[in-house]
Amino acid sequence: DYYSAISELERLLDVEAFIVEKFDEYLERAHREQENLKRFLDQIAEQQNDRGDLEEYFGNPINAFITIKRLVHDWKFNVFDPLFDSSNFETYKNNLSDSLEKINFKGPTQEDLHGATRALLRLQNIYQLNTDHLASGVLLPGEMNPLGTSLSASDCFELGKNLCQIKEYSYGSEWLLEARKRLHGKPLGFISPNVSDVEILEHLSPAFNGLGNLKLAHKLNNEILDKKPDHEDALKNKILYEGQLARERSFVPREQAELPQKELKESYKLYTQVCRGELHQSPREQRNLRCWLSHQGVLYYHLSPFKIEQLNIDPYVAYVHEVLWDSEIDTIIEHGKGNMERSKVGQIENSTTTEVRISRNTWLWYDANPWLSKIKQRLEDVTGLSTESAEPLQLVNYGIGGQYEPHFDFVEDDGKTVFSWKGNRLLTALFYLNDVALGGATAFPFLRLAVPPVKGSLLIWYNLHSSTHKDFRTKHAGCPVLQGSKWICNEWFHVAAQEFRRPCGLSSDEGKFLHLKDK
Ligand SMILES: O=C(O)CCC(=O)C(=O)O
Ligand SMILES: [Fe+2]
Repeated sequence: DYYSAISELERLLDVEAFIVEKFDEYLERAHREQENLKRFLDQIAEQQNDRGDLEEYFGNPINAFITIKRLVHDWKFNVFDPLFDSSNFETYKNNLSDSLEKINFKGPTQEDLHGATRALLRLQNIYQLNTDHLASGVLLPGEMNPLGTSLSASDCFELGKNLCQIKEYSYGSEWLLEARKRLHGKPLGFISPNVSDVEILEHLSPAFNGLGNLKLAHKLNNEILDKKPDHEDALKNKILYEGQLARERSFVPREQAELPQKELKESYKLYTQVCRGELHQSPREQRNLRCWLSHQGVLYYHLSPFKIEQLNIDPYVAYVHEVLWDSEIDTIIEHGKGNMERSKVGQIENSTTTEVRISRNTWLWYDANPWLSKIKQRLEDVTGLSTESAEPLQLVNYGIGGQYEPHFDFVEDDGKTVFSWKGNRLLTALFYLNDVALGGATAFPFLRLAVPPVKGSLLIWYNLHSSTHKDFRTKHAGCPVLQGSKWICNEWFHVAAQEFRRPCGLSSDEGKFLHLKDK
């Protein structure tokens, strides 16, 4: 009992004081949580207000990444996890899940975040972008924050961690170091710093081990142990690293990380150089190229001739400018937009989605879309070929980091299995439906040619020699889109029905430039 002695009452007051203290702590924490939540919500509202034109907004690689990251990661860690843990939030939680269920909301997934990570990696790789520049929103050296967005310590951490998960230790470690730099520097936004130095080190140390820099991995691992002496993984890694270091001192060779097969290919190396503009034709090579106005023998075009700009003579590659009206472009995109699917490679029955081709596409059949007849006629007029054996029009859209790695448009067996009587793909006619802010050129690695998209222009090239044998010099690619998005439309003309329009020569071209086939 408490009444019999003051000492017990004193204890009661102590307990009461303790409870007050605990409640104070609770309120303070709740207040902090609310403030954090408020700041989080304010910042989202601000970012939502900033978005303006959506094509333009998501044309910025950093906006695309942070939007996905915010939905996959930040909401969970900043709002749902901490708040839903406190039990009085149960009612809110149920209300919220009910509301989300009602509108059938499915947010982006971890897979989306990985996709966005790989897109940034590809851009960095092909355009050789500095990590610290990209983190500050600078795509071209010298430009001052043109994207107006920069990444927080937590964004960089998430990127670095994801990159290490796919064994991209080199870029992964750079992003983790960037996260560390941003953690120690001025905090950017509310999300930062919700990542700790130890968390970064937990990924950075194994990344350097993956890169073969065992000594640095060991040193960083020790930094974890300085901060958390009983960190389980760090203790395990310490034993592992010290064992490896001891072996290394006795000259046991380590396994070397191998470059992926494709990056060893000559055409891939040339492709990245052509996309970056490091490799191009010399003025001497270009001096025989011509521009001219052509009516192609069609009366109508005497009044409004085609504007032809030669880009390569043999094999023949040319731009035809101002072929599509803006209104036609709008109609094409309007009709296809709703039916776009992730592009595949390979022949119909065993085609798959791969990193080789990252875009979405759909087909527009001429029969089903009579409004296309004028465009079809124009394609015949400009190429001088028949569309009798042509494919439907293919509409393609590439997002940030979207690309199509070097490939041939013709198929191996001259089209016997997939194209039957039509024969192989003779000529590619590619319409550019918009200008691309940065990147997205059509690249011909063996011709040292990068063709930048020009809205309304048509790019044409022959994939086959005049004897209809495959021309291996026509390997080509779509460079990754660095800023903006890219819309194109493909038409493939086939061999059949062109007998009188593109006659063969007297000799066979079979096997010419065969050495380029697998290069
Ligand atoms: O996107 C490009 O510029 C090239 C597209 C291409 O080669 C194709 O779709 O076959
Ligand atoms: Fe192609």
